Amino acid sequence: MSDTSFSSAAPGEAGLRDFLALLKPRVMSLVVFTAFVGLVVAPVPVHPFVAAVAILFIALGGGAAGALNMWYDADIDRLMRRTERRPVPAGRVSEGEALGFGLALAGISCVMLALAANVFAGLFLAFTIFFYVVVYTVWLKRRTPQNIVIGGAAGAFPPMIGWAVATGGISAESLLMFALIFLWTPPHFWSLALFMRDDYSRAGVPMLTVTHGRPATRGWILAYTLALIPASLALAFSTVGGPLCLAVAVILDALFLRGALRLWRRDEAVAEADGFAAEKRLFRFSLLWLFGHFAALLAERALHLTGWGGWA
Ligand code: HEM
Ligand SMILES: CC(C)=CCC/C(C)=C/CC/C(C)=C/COP(=O)(O)OP(=O)(O)O
Repeated sequence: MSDTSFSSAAPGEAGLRDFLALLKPRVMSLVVFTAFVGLVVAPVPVHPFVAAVAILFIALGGGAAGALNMWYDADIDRLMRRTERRPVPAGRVSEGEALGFGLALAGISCVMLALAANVFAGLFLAFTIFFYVVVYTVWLKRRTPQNIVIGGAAGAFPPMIGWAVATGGISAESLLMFALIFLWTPPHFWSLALFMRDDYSRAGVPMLTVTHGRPATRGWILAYTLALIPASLALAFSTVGGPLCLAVAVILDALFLRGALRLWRRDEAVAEADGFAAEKRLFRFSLLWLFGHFAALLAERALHLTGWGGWA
C-alpha cells in the first residue's frame, strides 16, 4: 500500500517520493473522488476550470492533513509494522519538514479554494483538516475506542465540500452523502482492526479490537452495517439518486451485510488459523462499496443529462 511505501533514499535523504507518501495518496484518492462526485451532482453547474482547480486544492488539503497526521503520529507509526517504513519514522523526512510541509500545504489549499470557489468551501476545507488532525489524531486517537466513530466525520466531509464549491452551502443531499461515509467508516476501519490488532496493541492505541476484543468488534461491525443500509437507500431515493443508484445500493448492501454477518459468526480460532481471510475480504469490499455508491451517483447524473437518470 503506497501510504506505507518506502523509497530507496537512506535516512536523512528525503526524495520526492517521500513527500508524495506524506500525502497518503491512495486513501486520499477515494476521498477526492467523493468530493468530486459531491461537486458534480450538486444542482448548480460549475465551470470545468473552476471544478478542476477546486478538486486539486481539496486533494492538496487532504494530503496536507495526511502529512500533519504522519508528523504527529511518528512515534506510534514507528511501533507498528504497517507504518514503520513511512518517511518520518524511517528517518528520511524530519518531523520539522513534515510539519512545515503539512502546514504550508494546508494554508495554500484552503486560501486557494476560497479564492477559486467561495469562502465557505475554503473554511469547510480548513475545518475538515482541523478535525482530522486535531480532533481525531491529537485528541481522540490515543484516548478512546470511539476515536474513529467521532473522528471519522472528517473523512465524511469531503462530498459536502464538493457540494459547497458548487452551491456555497449545505443541503439534505450533502448531509446524506456525509451520513453514508460516516456510518461506513466503522465497518471499514474495524474490519482492518480485526487483522491489525497486534500492531495497535504494540503501539498502545486503544482501537476497539484492543480495548473490547475481536468478538465485540464483530458485533459493532454488524450494527453499523445495518445502520448503513437505510442511509444508502435514503440517498438512492433522494434528488441526487435514481433507479440506477437504487439497484447498485441494493446489491452492494446485500453483499456488505452478508460479509458482516459472516464475520459476526466467525469463530476466533478459525479466523486466526486462516489468517483473517474473511476480515481482509470485507475490508477490501468496504472500499468497493463506497466507490460503487459514489460512482453510481455520478452515472445517475450523467444519465440525467441525457434525459434518463434520476426519479423525475
Ligand atoms: C477515521 C476514518 C478512517 C480510518 C481510521 C481509516 C483507516 C484506514 C487504514 C488504517 C487503512 C490502511 C492504510 C495503510 O495501509 O496505510 C485504510 C485504507 C484505506 N482507506 Fe481508510 N480510514 C478511514 C476513513 C477513510 C475514508 C473516509 C476513505 C475514503 C473516502 C478511506 C479510504 C481508504 C482507502 C482507499 C484505503 C486503501 C488504501 C490502499 O490501498 O493503500 N478511508 N484506511
Ligand atoms: C479533505 C480532507 C482534509 C480530507 C481528510 C479525509 C480524512 C480524514 C481521511 C481519513 C482517512 C485516513 C487516512 C484515516 C487513517 O487513520 P489513521 O490516521 O489513524 O491511520 P494510519 O494509522 O494509517 O495513520
